[in-house]
Amino acid sequence: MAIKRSEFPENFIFGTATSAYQIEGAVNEDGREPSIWDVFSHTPGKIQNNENGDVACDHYHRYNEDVQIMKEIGFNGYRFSISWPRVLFSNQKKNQKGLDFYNKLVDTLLENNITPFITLYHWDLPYYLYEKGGWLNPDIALYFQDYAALMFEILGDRVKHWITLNEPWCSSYLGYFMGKHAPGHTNIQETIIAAHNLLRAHGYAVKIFREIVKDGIIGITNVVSKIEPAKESEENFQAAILVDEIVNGWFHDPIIFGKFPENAKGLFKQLGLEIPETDMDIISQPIDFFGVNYYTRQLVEYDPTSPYLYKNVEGILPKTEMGWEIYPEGLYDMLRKIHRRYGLPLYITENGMAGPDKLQNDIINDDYRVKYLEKHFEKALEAIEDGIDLRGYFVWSLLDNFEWEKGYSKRFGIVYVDYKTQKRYLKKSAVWLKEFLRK
Ligand SMILES: OC[C@H]1NNC[C@@H](O)[C@@H]1O
Repeated sequence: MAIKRSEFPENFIFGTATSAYQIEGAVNEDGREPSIWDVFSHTPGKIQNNENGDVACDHYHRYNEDVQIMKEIGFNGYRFSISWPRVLFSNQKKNQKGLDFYNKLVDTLLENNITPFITLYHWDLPYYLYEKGGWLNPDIALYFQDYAALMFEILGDRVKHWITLNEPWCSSYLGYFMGKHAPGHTNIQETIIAAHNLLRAHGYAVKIFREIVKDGIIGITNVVSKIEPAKESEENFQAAILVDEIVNGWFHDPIIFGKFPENAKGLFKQLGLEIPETDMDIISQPIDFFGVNYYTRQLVEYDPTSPYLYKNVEGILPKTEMGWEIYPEGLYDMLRKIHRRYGLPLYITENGMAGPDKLQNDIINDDYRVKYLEKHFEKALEAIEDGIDLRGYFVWSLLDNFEWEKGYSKRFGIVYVDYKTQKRYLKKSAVWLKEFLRK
């Protein structure tokens, strides 16, 4: 029996999500200053096909058309991020033209009965702050607080749902340890410091939010993978617990319990790493929800030859174009785990897949994405029926867009973008969603 929208709570938010650098383009327009992703994407060899976000989906100019597409599909929520270097100059003066873009976007969403959910930071750190140390400089929390306060003051009268950071694990591990993301460092000690300053910035923003937007809610979005032992053994179970603490617990526990998870902390200390723990009181200020970005599981095995005592193992399930196993069961498991451990309301702030989408005679037959969404919707509904306080689900993503180090090679959109013409085409999955959201 196909799942129906009417099986979800009446006030459940079904939305879609994007981020500024991945869709806006107009990187040199109206005074926008460079971010670390502008510099990183223009560094030869960093991005597949040496692509960048200079034009992307040209959303800066086409936002009205894109909102109309959301309206046509029937979404009642839209999660997007603010481009920090578009709204604040390096001299700390506000960029009114940049702010006006977001004012117009918010007003257009509200006119179309679409609730805006704003992410303050989705990785595009102003480059001048990187030159001051970026996420390695403790002062970054104060810069972030000033930026957050500006956005709360400008948009807080109309926007009541806020997310401080998107996926601090990615900002720290992909940006400072694996070198795959901006700023492209490869230092585990820096990674730990950056993670701590990201959490501090989160806390400083929450603190000022309570003073400015008294009738709004604020949370943080983490990417969560279901960590499982590749083969059942005591050692592999222990490895899974450790990895779950490193990738998931490290960015949830401090916010709720005011401390880092013990096993992971013990491992890092054994490796001689400094674990900064200042401002845990600010980091652990109460928040209103966790955003959960879910894509797949991560299979691990104990590996005594690794300094981190584990290795990743390739799974056997069908995979998306990103090489990620399709594993909807993991969504249910992680919603239940996070809800039970931390007791907060949850939003699925991202879920979706990159597919081998081909435009043929103006049609994109992405049946695989329809099936993917249906299976994950079913798990979300199962979680709600089991008493988990899940309040919304945002499809990643509205449009095909700049998939970071993969450039434009991976299409996550339910709407196909022909980057040569910037024409938008509803994929079969968007048509399916349109019908689903009406039942
Ligand atoms: O990889 C797909 C998505 N994952 N979460 C963060 C987004 O910016 C990515 O495009």
